[in-house]
Amino acid sequence: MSLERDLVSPDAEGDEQAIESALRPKRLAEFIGQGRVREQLSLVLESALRRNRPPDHVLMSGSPGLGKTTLAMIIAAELAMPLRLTSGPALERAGDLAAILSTLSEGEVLFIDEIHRMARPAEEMLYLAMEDFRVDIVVGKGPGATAIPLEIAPFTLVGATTRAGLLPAPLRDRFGFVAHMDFYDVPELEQVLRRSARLLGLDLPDAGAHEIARRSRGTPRIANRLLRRVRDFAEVRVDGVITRDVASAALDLYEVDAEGLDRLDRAVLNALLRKFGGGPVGLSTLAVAVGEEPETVEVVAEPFLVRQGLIARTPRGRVATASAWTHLGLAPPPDAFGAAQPVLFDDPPSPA
Ligand SMILES: Nc1ncnc2c1ncn2[C@@H]1O[C@H](COP(=O)(O)OP(=O)(O)OP(=O)(O)O)[C@@H](O)[C@H]1O
Repeated sequence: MSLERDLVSPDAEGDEQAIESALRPKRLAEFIGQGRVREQLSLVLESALRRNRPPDHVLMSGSPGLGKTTLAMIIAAELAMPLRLTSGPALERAGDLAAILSTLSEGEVLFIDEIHRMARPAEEMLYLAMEDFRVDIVVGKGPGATAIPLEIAPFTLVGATTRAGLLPAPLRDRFGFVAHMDFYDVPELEQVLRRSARLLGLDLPDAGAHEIARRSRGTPRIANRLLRRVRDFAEVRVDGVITRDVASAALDLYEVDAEGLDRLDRAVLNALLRKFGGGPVGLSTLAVAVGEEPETVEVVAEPFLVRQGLIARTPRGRVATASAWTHLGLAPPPDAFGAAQPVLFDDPPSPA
């Protein structure tokens, strides 16, 4: 029985979340792409297993959907240790973190997603926990307050962030291994899709996989999501086989263009070109123009648009490149590229 039919039981019907998590690779050997990260991580884990000690703390940075949560689960599985999951926004007070740390068992893997969004007091508690496996519980208030040290079991912290630049240096420096997750190339996404199609019992010839892969914004989560939408189309409109033409027609219907740009990407490009003459324009102004939060534009749309060479981040704001004008079929104004050449930042400040 295919995984999907397994999952589409009465209580799981239509549960896309359940399908997404069932599609996660479970072991490092099954994890596709990110060759360098995989090799480095396997050394870190292997050496820890040989020494019979928890490995160094691991920080993973990269755009949403590149596999950070999946890798955290794999780390725990490879170490044969339990995994505790939480996220930065859930750790509002130091006590929230203390409650978790004090109940960890030896060697347990603690995954903190969106670690850059953790509140300051929790962050400070984490420094000590990461370094000395100890937390200071403060009892009382004002001048009478006392810190009671509490030993905690040695554990491995796995932090994930979409915005490594926002992590304070003292926190970043306490991670022994930092993995930078990059966008996936088309052949890697084809492998992700073929694997998912096999698990879901779908008929996906190579040309169909290629068409979906090249429109997946370099992101496995998007590849899997598009696969499900193309499957709907293939099952309802044709015979279920996901040929290149079927994939192409389905993705056109869902407004994913030939380069993989979706509605938000195109809205950002359209605003930048049509409203601001190609920029430079500040992030917040651009976000208001597309009706989104600046963080959504910065974290979700921008990295891919920059990677595709459609926009550049400069000290004066966002600027469209010549390819952006071509992509939207527009002619740039005569002075569009007269401004100083963009200076690219790896992790620029967010100009208001
Ligand atoms: N290397 C990979 N090989 C196969 N599938 C993958 C891979 N990486 C991610 N996936 C798939 O993509 C989906 C999203 O991955 P995951 O949730 O780990 O991303 P993430 O980086 O943690 O995203 P976010 O930051 O948004 O939480 C998962 O369902 C998983 O099936």
